[in-house]
Amino acid sequence: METRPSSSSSSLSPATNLDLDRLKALKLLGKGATGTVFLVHDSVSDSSVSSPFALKLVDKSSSSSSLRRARWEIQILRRLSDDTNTNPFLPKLLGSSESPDFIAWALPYCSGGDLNVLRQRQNDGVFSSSVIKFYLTEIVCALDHLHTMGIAYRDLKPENILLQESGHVTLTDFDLSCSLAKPTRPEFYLSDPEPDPIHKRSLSLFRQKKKKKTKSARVNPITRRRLSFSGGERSNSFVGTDEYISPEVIRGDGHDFAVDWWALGVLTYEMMYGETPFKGRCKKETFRNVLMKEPELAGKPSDLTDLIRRLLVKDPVKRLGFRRGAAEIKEHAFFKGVRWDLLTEVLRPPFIPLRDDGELTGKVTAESGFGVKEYFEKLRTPPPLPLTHECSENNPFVDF
Ligand SMILES: Nc1ncnc2c1ncn2[C@@H]1O[C@H](COP(=O)(O)OP(=O)(O)OP(=O)(O)O)[C@@H](O)[C@H]1O
Repeated sequence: METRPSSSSSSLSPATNLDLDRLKALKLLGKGATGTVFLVHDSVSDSSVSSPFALKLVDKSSSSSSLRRARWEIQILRRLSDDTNTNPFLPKLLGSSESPDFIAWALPYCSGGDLNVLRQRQNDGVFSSSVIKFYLTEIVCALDHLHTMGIAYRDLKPENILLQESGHVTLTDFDLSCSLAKPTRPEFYLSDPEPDPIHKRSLSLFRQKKKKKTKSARVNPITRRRLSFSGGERSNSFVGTDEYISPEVIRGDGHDFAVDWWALGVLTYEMMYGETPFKGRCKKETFRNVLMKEPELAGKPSDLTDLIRRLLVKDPVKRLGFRRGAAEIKEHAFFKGVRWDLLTEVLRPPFIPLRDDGELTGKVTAESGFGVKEYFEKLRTPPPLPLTHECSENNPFVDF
């Protein structure tokens, strides 16, 4: 069986300026905090009928921070699509556009859904050690690649790990990532920059009752201050998803690439035990657990539990991966025997998505689907007002 990650057969390229009027949506793939994602095909070009792609759209009536994040994500994807920067476990930008109403960009379609859904479908909601090893190797490679480019991902969680048609992973959602200068000496990390006063208040901020209700923390990243997308070797932004957020981000100490290794520890724990290690009854308790509680590693100690323990070290300086990056993680006993240079050729993915969407796309004709612009127009149109006679409470004539 073919197990290499599939590259999109679409004729689009990162430089393609998408024409939204030509694109027809076959289905809604998902809605996030920032954007709406559709499976689309180009109704004019024949080639994309057989190879539809994912289109992410951000409505320009969204908040200015959403728009800033969308433009940032496109920038990152553009960098990842440069011939010298591609990686089999990271997406390639297929095209983008900005109109007065929308920011839109196209990505290869991942038909296998996300790792969270896949885990929940397993017996007891957990993966076996060999399945965990498979996914971790690919995720470590993707993070290694991003870090080498000076990008801290900062939003690792199962919902952001998509499965390609081949069963290999693709990391998605780069709007919370940031550029950090690669340190020339590890000692650089030992001296904290002058803490921003806003961050001194980060803990007290989350203690305050929030006026606005947020949606599920699992899907809604926290961004407490204006995002700084590029900077020095550390960032002070308060970003991430509650259960995956690292102690240094909560403390507002400034953070670096090690936040991704912390999140890798949380992810590995969740894949092994079916729940995250620090989840509390509320945000406050979760953050307290992240800062104070040691993860409970039930069962017989193993290389896998040892890996989790070393990744979930509260002090980033002592965390696995801090000093020498991904190399330290690759050397851990859990990965003994892994041929890191041959991942896409040697390892057979444990789950290959069923081709149910193939059926869908197989039936696609140039006319199939609905216009993405129309979708948003319908959302904006208010529902018709009820007729007076239907409103029995206030209608004095209703009994006549
Ligand atoms: N390339 C893709 N192929 C298939 N489905 C996708 C693809 N990209 C995104 N999706 C689906 O769309 C959903 C929303 O996408 P995404 O997470 O990128 O949006 P977002 O607005 O940035 O979300 P978040 O709230 O995490 O910031 C994802 O959970 C996933 O189910």
